[in-house]
Amino acid sequence: MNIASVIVDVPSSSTNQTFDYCIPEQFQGVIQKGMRVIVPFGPRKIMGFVTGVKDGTSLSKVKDIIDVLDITPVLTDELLSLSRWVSEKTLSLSITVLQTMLPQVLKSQYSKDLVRETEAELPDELEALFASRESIDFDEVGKSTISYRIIKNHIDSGDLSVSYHVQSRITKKYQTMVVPSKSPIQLEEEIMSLPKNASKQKQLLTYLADNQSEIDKKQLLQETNTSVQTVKAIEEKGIIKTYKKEVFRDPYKDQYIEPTFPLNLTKEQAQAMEPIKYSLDNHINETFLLHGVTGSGKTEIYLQAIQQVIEEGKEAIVLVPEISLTPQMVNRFKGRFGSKVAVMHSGLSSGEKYDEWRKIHRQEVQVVVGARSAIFAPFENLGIIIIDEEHETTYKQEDQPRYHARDVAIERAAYHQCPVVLGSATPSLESFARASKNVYTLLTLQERTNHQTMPKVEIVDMRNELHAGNRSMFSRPLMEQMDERLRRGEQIVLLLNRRGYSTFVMCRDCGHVCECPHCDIALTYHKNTQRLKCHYCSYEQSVPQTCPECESDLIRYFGTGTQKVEEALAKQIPEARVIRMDVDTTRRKGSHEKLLRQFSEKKADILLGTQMIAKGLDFANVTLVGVLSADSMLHIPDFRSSERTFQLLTQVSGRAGRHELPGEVIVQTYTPEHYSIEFASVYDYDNFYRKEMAMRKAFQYPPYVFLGLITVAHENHARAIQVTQEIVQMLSNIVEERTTVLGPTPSPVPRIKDRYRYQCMIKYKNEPNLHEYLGHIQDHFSDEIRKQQMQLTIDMQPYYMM
Ligand SMILES: Nc1ncnc2c1ncn2[C@@H]1O[C@H](COP(=O)(O)OP(=O)(O)OP(=O)(O)O)[C@@H](O)[C@H]1O
Ligand SMILES: [Zn+2]
Ligand SMILES: [Zn+2]
Repeated sequence: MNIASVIVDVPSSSTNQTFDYCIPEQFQGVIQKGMRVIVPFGPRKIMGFVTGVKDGTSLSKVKDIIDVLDITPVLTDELLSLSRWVSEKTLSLSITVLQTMLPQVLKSQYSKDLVRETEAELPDELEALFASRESIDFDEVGKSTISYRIIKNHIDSGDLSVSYHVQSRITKKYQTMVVPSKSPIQLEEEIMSLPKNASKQKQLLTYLADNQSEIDKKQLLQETNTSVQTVKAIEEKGIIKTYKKEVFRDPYKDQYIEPTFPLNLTKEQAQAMEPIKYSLDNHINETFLLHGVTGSGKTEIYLQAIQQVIEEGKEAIVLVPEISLTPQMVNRFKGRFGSKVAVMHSGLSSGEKYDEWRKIHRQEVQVVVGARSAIFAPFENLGIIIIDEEHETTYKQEDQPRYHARDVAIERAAYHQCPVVLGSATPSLESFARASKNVYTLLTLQERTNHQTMPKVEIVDMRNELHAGNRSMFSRPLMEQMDERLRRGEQIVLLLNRRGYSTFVMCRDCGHVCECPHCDIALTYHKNTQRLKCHYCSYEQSVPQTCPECESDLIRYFGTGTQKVEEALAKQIPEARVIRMDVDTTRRKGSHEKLLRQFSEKKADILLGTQMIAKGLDFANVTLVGVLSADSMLHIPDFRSSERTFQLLTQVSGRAGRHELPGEVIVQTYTPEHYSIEFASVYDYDNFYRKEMAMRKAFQYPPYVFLGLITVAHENHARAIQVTQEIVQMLSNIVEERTTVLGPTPSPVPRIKDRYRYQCMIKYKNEPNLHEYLGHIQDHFSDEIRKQQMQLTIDMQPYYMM
């Protein structure tokens, strides 16, 4: 008797374990570890993952597996054990982790049907719904006015029953292929024997005789100018056969990508390459931190390391931040490795993502370039993992499971005994600290490959501008430089380090700000729709004509969004052609690429945007970068705000003067003396690192300590504080002496969706049992959580203190 251990698709703490199911006769030897199955669970049928198959005598209680969804396992043994590691580290449910590892379409959807069991008469409205059907979707019942009590009565009496279905969301795409079933000579004979008026058939057969191979039916019809009937007619004569062939959606198929070849490495690059190569040659599991200034040729090092991995028949994962997954970046990998590359990012449709995933699963590719979740690519023979821009916070998932791709990378590399390369011009403090302690191996590139000096950075003190009577958002030096570029036909990048819609509405008389009624946050003004919206709960309202507080009609819009800058540019430099890039203009699929293409084709003089333009772009004609407000990130109450400011300024400066033309950078600020602005302007990472480390030490923040953030969100305000207080108490009693437990403190946004939010923060150096303690806390409050009165989120090594 074979018993399967199954993790079921019921995300709750009470079902966070494996359940035993019998493998019925017909599935013996078919069902394996790592496959998805359908199992009965209470009254429902649900999807589950098989995590093990064992021999055993079944207790009579064990139910049978109903069906199996996969032909081959979708999760390898390695990924199954990795999932256990991730759920332990992030205190997440096993099912949530397993589903995170797979493309969206492999998650099942469930439907609930109401089934008619007897001939008994039902209330009129139900009779009308059923009409002549045996079963109806429960959704339809929900939309009607029929009360659940009536339905329940009929269920109890056995006239109706409820049944659950699992619907697979898999969408495979097929194309119809046409194959001649005869030789060319036989085809010629067939053509001769056709009646005179069958000219279409003749055309088609001639084409097939000339191109003796299978062909897509659609293409055949097009090229021979024939119709479906013609194909059908000759198929019936047995001259050709048609069959359906599965096709992979390839989002890049219509693009020609110029092939590239390995460059001769510069001396610095060669020096950095050597230890990586050594580690590859000897299958050493080692983590490298490649610290190279922007334009120093880090990508070429990645490419050549991957080349070696491919030649050894192994595989490579390359992670890049979502934002950098521009065609420019993707093309560099496709240009070198062609069809060996799969690409995974949020810009793909779910079908496309599934197809890219399957290329990896079927071992048709050896490289994946992707965003965070590509770290779970089902490769079985990994030779290297590369994380570009390793300091980027997008590598940390903000939702369950709250994993960091860097940690997962290091865990996978240990399993595969292969190196990890973390690359950045501005390494995270955590990584650089590890490199300083030789936990990681530090590799440094100090020069740009073209030996251009780094662009000169000028800091402009905006207070002086105000004093001199300049109230515009562009300083005098920036205006002068922009004019100059426009005259010379060169291009400009303007960074506004804020989202386009951060405008809020305030009364000038009493200072009243329009806030969301459900969250403690100002509503933001959307110019396109002329409405006020909440970012947290999507509440919407129109803009009030008069102040709701004092009835004044002096309503004003505050905040400088990209839209406002765009308007100011139009006013002050009307001749400049501007492309604006922010969340609003890049929402539609492909718009990001389109805007960048237009800019590279010099259809605009100025590229104005948010963070999304700071990274990875490489335009030869950009000689001026302007940062409109370097301080806006500094004032975010977050211990990483200086680090982020330094990183952003360095990154955006790196966009200028990457080719022959030298570049310049202008940074506008109200705090020119701040060390992150000062050190960024002279590209001094080492001194920034030293200064920032001293701050982190003084205030006890990472990398000196680890953090755990627990957030309680409760519908009852007093209870929110009480629960958090209890948690603080429970932890304080149990942790080591030098560990600090802080709280209860209101969250930065103290109320979201009518729930009050309080936090407890743990700062620790060594707490080997912390995950266990936190697990107990989750259990302790499981009642309230299950009743959905409260949410408890635990974020280990948090990036956003929300
Ligand atoms: N050995 C080399 N010889 C000549 N050119 C090179 C060499 N290595 C890289 N380059 C070129 O130098 C430019 C910068 O390199 P690359 O983009 O790889 O740098 P990077 O360090 O990844 O930069 P960033 O961090 O700004 O993205 C590219 O145009 C690249 O083709
Ligand atoms: Zn007012
Ligand atoms: Zn809200």
